Amino acid sequence: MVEREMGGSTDNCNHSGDTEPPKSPEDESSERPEAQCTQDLKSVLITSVLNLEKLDVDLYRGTHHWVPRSQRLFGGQIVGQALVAAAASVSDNLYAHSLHCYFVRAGDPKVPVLYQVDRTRDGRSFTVRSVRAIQHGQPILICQASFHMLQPSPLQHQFTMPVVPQPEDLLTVEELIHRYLSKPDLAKKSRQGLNKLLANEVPIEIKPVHPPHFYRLSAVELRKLFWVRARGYIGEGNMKLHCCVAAYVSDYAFLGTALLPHPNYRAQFSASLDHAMWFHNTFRSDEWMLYECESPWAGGSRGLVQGRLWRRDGVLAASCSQEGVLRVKPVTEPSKL
Ligand SMILES: CCC(=O)SCCNC(=O)CCNC(=O)[C@H](O)C(C)(C)COP(=O)(O)OP(=O)(O)OC[C@H]1O[C@@H](n2cnc3c(N)ncnc32)[C@H](O)[C@@H]1OP(=O)(O)O
Repeated sequence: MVEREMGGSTDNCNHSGDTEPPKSPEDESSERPEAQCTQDLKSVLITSVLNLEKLDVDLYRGTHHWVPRSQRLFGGQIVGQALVAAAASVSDNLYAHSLHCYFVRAGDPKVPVLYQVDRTRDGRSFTVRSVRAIQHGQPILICQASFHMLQPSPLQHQFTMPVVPQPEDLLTVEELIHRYLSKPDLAKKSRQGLNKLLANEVPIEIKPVHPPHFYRLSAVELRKLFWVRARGYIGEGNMKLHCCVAAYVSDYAFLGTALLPHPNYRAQFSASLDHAMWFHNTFRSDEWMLYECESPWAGGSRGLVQGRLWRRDGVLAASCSQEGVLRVKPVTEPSKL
């Protein structure tokens, strides 16, 4: 299994120019003390979703865990699995610094996905892999991932993390849903929708910073901010794997950001068309990270979204961009939530 092949590397995905990786939060804080972590269930993301089966040289098979209501495969799962397959063929001193993907066909949840890796180039500093995710003999995703060795640089800067409440002071999506469900005047349709959401087995935990806005239940918030982490324990040590988990996480609820400026419309059909990601610094995907998402543009039945994943100590861990198709229709009834 790839997880084992990828094991053994240390948490140094630092591309900020330092050969000394910056301290990640787990080095200093005890957000999830080790004693507690060992009691936690291992994240299903590493035991199952991202634990690909090796079929042959550079050929892997991935299975599904959570499938969205659209009954097409979750884009983050396909990207995360493609990155696992790509990373398995690069040496331990190289770390993913970027990936660029196109979702060319809807993924079929009834069959597994094959990942075929092409070793595009091995350079002195950078190594590039191309991955085709295949179902029914046809590509559903094409992905290029680039890996870089740690290199020093005097150039270092980053934006500043938004000031937001800490995750300990916020409610999880599940807690918020229970709170909404306790409203006696909740519309039947909304109640059904929320119960379906509760039944989801999404392997990530989310704490919205602006809860009423998270599902567009009230006034317009143009920027989406939420704390996110993998459910269960992953542990430090394998930065390649944390990048794959972050790729999974980064697609969750991302495209919906483009609907925030348009509360009078809801998506009739939406699907991500492409997804790009850049990894900047070490992080742990099983510890809270702030996902800051915004949409600079929408038009022509498409929307562009951009996101930044922040470590809770304010270090920028990764940046993401995505364009998606958004076919909308006007909202006819006001929400009773
Ligand atoms: C959470 C976000 C995610 O994870 S989404 C999952 C990851 N992304 C994906 O699965 C997207 C994969 N890619 C695709 O499915 C295709 O490339 C998409 C985006 C649909 C583009 O396809 P397109 O070139 O339109 O394909 P198609 O001709 O097969 O049509 C697909 C369905 O869309 C419809 N469609 C097409 N054009 C229009 C239009 N102008 N107006 C209204 N509807 C249109 C087609 O009729 C077709 O519908 P149906 O499937 O037959 O019901």
